[in-house]
Amino acid sequence: MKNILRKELLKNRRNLKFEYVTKYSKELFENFIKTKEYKNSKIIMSYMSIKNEVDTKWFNEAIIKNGKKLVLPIIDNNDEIQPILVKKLSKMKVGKYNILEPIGDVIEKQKIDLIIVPGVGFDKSYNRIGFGKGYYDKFLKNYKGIKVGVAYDFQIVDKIDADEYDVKMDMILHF
Ligand SMILES: Nc1nc2c(c(=O)[nH]1)N(C=O)[C@@H](CNc1ccc(C(=O)N[C@@H](CCC(=O)O)C(=O)O)cc1)CN2
Ligand SMILES: Nc1ncnc2c1ncn2[C@@H]1O[C@H](COP(=O)(O)OP(=O)(O)OP(=O)(O)O)[C@@H](O)[C@H]1O
Repeated sequence: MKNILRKELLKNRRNLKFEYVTKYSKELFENFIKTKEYKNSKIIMSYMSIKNEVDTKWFNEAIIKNGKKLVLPIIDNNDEIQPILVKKLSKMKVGKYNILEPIGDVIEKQKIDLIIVPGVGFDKSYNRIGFGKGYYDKFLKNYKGIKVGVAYDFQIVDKIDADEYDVKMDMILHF
């Protein structure tokens, strides 16, 4: 069931227009930076968007302009996410799945105040489906900070059949 839903949601997302993605994403994050969750966070982990995901370009720059620390994921040699404290957003290299990765040092996960989590779909009980590789489920296991999913409205579905590893979000941003 999860696989069928994932395919359907990915197909819908592939069809979004670039202009829509950019505009929607900026509005979503403009709203988010007004929240207490954002304002109270000093160290924020985001992601580098691919394939019509909610676009984080504007948001990642905003984090730095607001004097906060930006953390981005890399996929390490053990095929696991490592959080990297970004030194310079303009200096990135191409990593696995063609995702841009920062240069910098690993930061301890629990020091991150809030994590923006990409997803293919979310449900009303804060469950999430991703690309199906389990990277974020492993990474978010035991994480004590705030987990924020970001989505287009069509990515919010009634119910995802959660399995034992799935980690629930604390907040989902969409409109
Ligand atoms: N922007 C972003 N960064 C991220 C994630 C993510 O979901 N989004 N991840 C979250 O886990 C990790 C990378 N996981 C990924 C897993 C699979 C594919 C991927 O492209 N999979 C299929 C194609 C799927 C499709 O579009 O049809 C492939 O292998 O070709 C990409 C990233 C870490 N970084
Ligand atoms: N903490 C974990 N330890 C071991 N295996 C795990 C863990 N979390 C997930 N997995 C495995 O990873 C695979 C993918 O999981 P799932 O379908 O939940 O991924 P996803 O959340 O859609 O993808 P992603 O997190 O990569 O965006 C499953 O086979 C699952 O058993």
